[in-house]
Amino acid sequence: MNKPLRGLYAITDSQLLAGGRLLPYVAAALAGGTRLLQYRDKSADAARRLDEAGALAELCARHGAALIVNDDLELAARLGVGLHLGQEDGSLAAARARLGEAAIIGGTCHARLDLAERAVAEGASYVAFGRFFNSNTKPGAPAATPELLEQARARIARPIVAIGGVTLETAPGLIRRGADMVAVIHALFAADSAAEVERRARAFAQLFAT
Ligand SMILES: Cc1ncc(COP(=O)(O)OP(=O)(O)O)c(N)n1
Ligand SMILES: Cc1ncsc1CCOP(=O)(O)O
Ligand SMILES: [Mg+2]
Repeated sequence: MNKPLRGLYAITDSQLLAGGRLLPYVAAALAGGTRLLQYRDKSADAARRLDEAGALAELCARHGAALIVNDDLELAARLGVGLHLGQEDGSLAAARARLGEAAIIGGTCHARLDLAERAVAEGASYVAFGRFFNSNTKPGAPAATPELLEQARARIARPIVAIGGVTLETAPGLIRRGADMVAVIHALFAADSAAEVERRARAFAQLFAT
């Protein structure tokens, strides 16, 4: 059964999750209530990427969460999971045609409602705006203001994801303004233990409880 796209959207980071931390930290994030997980790995090691994404797909299935692969349509198709595409990553319409109606496919819209409208027309399941705050992971991403979320809410008939510098302190304002999901890397995974990741994930998830 399809679950609504609402809640914590965790994104992996190859540096933060190096040294054997990928699976235990992701398992902890899922135990804490992560609803969507994105596998974001920019390396060219296709075999490792397939192994890791396959292991994450199993973990997600165990926790009733959905896996999204960043950038890589072929890997998403091979595993039968979702996909996130940026503006330079290929066509959302082609991804929809390849992955089918049931797949979760998201598109980066930076701070632009016109990009979001186009993403919806091309078949996106959700639209992602941001970065909203200073981002440790992607400091150069185009900046968006939280007010954009209110405008998007009024115009875009798809779940809205907010990304970029999202922390336990900044997330509530984004959710209040209309974000259905917050996508988080650093504030979730830059942690000294899996137990701390689980505690943070639970706190993010709790923000959506009302
Ligand atoms: C949920 C979510 N939103 C935005 C992005 C950024 O995608 P993109 O602009 O393609 O940049 P990279 O992540 O590929 O560096 C994302 N990955 N996830
Ligand atoms: C991939 C991406 N796109 C816009 S900001 C960002 C990084 C988000 O990471 P963090 O939560 O560490 O700011
Ligand atoms: Mg991309």
